[in-house]
Order: sequence, then C-alpha cells, then structure tokens
Amino acid sequence: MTTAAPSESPAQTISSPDEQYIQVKDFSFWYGSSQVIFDQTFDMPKQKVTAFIGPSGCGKSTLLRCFNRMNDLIDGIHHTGDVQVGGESIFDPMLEVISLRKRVGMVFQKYNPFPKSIYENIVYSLRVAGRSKKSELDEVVERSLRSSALWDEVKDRLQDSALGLSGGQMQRLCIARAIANQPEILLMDEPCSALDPVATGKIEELIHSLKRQFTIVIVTHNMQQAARVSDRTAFFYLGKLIEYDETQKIFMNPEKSQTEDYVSGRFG
Ligand SMILES: Nc1ncnc2c1ncn2[C@@H]1O[C@H](COP(=O)(O)OP(=O)(O)OP(=O)(O)O)[C@@H](O)[C@H]1O
Repeated sequence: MTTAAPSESPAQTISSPDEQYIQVKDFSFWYGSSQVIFDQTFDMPKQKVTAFIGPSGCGKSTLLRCFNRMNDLIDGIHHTGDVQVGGESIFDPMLEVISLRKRVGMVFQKYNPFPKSIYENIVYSLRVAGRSKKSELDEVVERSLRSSALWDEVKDRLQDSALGLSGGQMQRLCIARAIANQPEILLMDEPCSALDPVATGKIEELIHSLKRQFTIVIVTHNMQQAARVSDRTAFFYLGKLIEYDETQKIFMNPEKSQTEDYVSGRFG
C-alpha cells in the first residue's frame, strides 16, 4: 500500500504534431481510503505505443485498468479528474461501459483463452452481441488472426481447442480476440511476462505492426522491451508520474535522476 509519495507530479506535455488520443487530466484514484494515483496529467498519441514503467506497486496496472473502466468491478474505488478517449470523457454518466470496452480492448499478463475452439474464441463477443452471420464471422476470424500474426499457424485447425496452442500462440490468440471488434485502443498488461524469449520476440514484432491500426498502451517490467517497442514512455513512482517523454529520451537522457536510476537498474 502506498504510504508516501514524491512531492511533485507536474503536467507532462510533449510538443509534437501527433494527435493526442488518450488524455489523462489531473487524475487521482483511490482503493477505499488508499490513494494509489496522484494527480497525473499527460496525453498519449494516436497509433503510437506508450509504455508504462516503474517499480512494483506504483500504480501502472491500476491506471491502465481505468482506461476501460475495469476497476469499476472493485468495491470502494473512486477517482478525481478525468480521462478522455478521442475527446470524450470515459466517466461521462451517459457513456455505456460496454461501448467503451468495445473501443478499448485489453490483453492480460496471463493468456486466458476460453475453453473453446480457436474460431469461437475470436467470435465470442460478436456472438454475445447477436451477430451470427457465418460469412461475417469468418471474415472477422481471418482478419483478426492475420493481424495478430497467427493465421498461417492455425488456419487449418480453427475448430481445434484453443487450449492446445503454445503459450505464445495463446497470447496471440488473446490479442486476436481483443482486436476482433476493431477497438481504437489496445491495452496490454505485461503481455510477455509468461512467455519465453522467442514468443516474446513475436509479440514485440506484432506490437510494431499493430500500431498501424491501434493506439497501444503497454505495462512492462522489462526495460529492454519498453525501449524496443514503445514510442513514448511514462515512468511512475509511488503513484506519481515522474517523467514522460519520447522513449529514446527517457532511456538515453532522462531529465530526472529517479528515472535514470530506474532505467539503469540502480533501483526498483
Ligand atoms: N483491488 C485492489 N484493492 C486494493 N488495493 C489494490 C488493488 N489493486 C491494486 N491495489 C494496490 O494499488 C497499488 C498499485 O497497484 P498496481 O497493481 O496498480 O501497481 P503496478 O505498478 O501495476 O504493480 P505491478 O508492477 O507489481 O503489477 C498497490 O499498492 C496495490 O497494492
């Protein structure tokens, strides 16, 4: 639980022509009486990859889960400030959370395919939404699997159980499932932490190609991964945004000594 926090968390703006797509504004968040996010303000650009880094417990996953209001399921939470996606507040009382989650897909640390066929994993949310036209579902399956670089490996066994895939394939299937509804944003919470280096490399390549279509935010503990896959990096400590900048700047020439200590492995 967070007991202390650094003294300042200034608004972090980066001058660039990119369209700022996710905007975090004076945002604070509490679990019950425990404040875990402190007055954060920063913007994430469209069709770029933003990495969240920082020591365990600094609030990376909590902030990520705010973006599709996953934390709503937890009793006793509250927030102040705002988060906007494409200019709209995600906390607008008129907004339906289901429609937000269609716009903001998520992939978790531990791949979690349903105990169903590869095909049914991908079309699951479409079936729940009442879409059952075979030609449409077939098209979504092929498009999603191609986008997640899995089509060639599974196209001849779409009716086989997803649980028979390798770990890396299961994670790519979860990415295919997350993008089946063509969200605008893809949130990835340590997507490679359960994978070996080869499977991790494939997901990293995939992230590079996916950003042509999606705005991606990734939480990672792996500094090399953040440096490899992201355009922007946000470094958090004890619930505060310490530094946010182009990834190259954060890793090569950070402004703050705390950032430098963390990215160089001197603490954390
Ligand atoms: N459901 C919850 N109820 C109460 N406190 C929580 C809950 N989830 C997280 N926390 C607390 O919120 C703080 C931030 O946790 P969070 O998981 O967001 O950090 P993190 O930076 O993602 O950590 P890690 O890198 O270890 O995953 C921690 O103090 C954690 O104990």
